[in-house]
Amino acid sequence: MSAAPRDALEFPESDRAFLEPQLPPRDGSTSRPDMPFTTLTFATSLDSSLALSPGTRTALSGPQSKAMTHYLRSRHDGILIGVGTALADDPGLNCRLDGVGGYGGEGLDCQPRPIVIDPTLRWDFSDDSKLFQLCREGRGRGPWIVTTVHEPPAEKVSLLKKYGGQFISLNIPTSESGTHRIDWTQLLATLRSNGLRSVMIEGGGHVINSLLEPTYMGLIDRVIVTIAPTWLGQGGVVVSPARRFDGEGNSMSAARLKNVQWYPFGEDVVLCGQVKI
Ligand SMILES: NC(=O)C1=CN([C@@H]2O[C@H](COP(=O)(O)OP(=O)(O)OC[C@H]3O[C@@H](n4cnc5c(N)ncnc54)[C@H](OP(=O)(O)O)[C@@H]3O)[C@@H](O)[C@H]2O)C=CC1
Ligand SMILES: Nc1nc(O)c(N)c(N[C@@H]2O[C@H](COP(=O)(O)O)[C@@H](O)[C@H]2O)n1
Repeated sequence: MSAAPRDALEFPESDRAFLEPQLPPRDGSTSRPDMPFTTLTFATSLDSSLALSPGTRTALSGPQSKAMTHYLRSRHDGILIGVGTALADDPGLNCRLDGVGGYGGEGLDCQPRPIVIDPTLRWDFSDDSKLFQLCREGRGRGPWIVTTVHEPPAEKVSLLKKYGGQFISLNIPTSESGTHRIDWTQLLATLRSNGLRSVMIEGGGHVINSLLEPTYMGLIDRVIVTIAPTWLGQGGVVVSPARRFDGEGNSMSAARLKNVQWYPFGEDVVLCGQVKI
């Protein structure tokens, strides 16, 4: 057991009960055996922004909801982001709750596997990247990087390997605009076949908007959103999936939640629900 660092987060037992029905079952079971339990979770402003502008990191969660997010991290096998988030945030993507591995607990107990979607290997990670610093300190796992590149550079392969990570190569089609569109069904099935029973998808904007498209929204088991009492203003990274139309061509809402529950956490509120199909 390692000593818990002074910055370890606390998420009180009294706050855990409400979340339990929203979380992956502790026995690892899923409604679809070939798919992981999939949670979409992020923090947003009142004007649906994840960050002040593309390429910047913006703290939205207050201390209590941040601790909740880390509790979610402790309850999922994997935590997934897009390359835009990796570039903007240099994230840690570990769990910093008191009592988990590296924070007073054994080994890497309850540390999720970071997964980065990086179709063309834009993320120029190095030993100095936050994720790898945490690996060296025994406080996080090496990432899996999902890419279209079938032969990634040898030095990146060995760097990842050194930290227990890997590249996962998938065929990801390129759209007319030059960006890539992962097939979420294929990706999630691949993560399941690599042993992950649960995955939380944190963002950023492109990833969330894509996952909320009609083709993919049925893959989401739960949505857990922290809403912070602030407007970030125009120009932010916005969660706003493409508009949908009914059979007569009338516009309708892009997606809606059912079985909704709200919980206040300090100045924030946390919204939990299931996507209404
Ligand atoms: N408040 C919060 O909770 C969170 C905030 N953020 C913030 O979000 C911002 C980053 O968001 P954003 O710039 O939108 O980048 P993303 O993290 O959403 O990454 C987008 C990139 O992922 C790749 N990709 C592959 N397949 C898909 C697909 N099907 N759908 C979407 N992307 C795909 C593309 O790479 P390529 O272009 O190479 O093809 C795309 O450009 C940062 O500022 C970060 O701080 C992020 C997470 C949570
Ligand atoms: N829950 C939450 N609240 C915020 O205010 C945020 N900005 C984010 N961002 C997500 O968390 C990642 C950073 O994680 P580390 O603290 O570096 O481990 C970031 O990359 C986003 O995915 N989340």
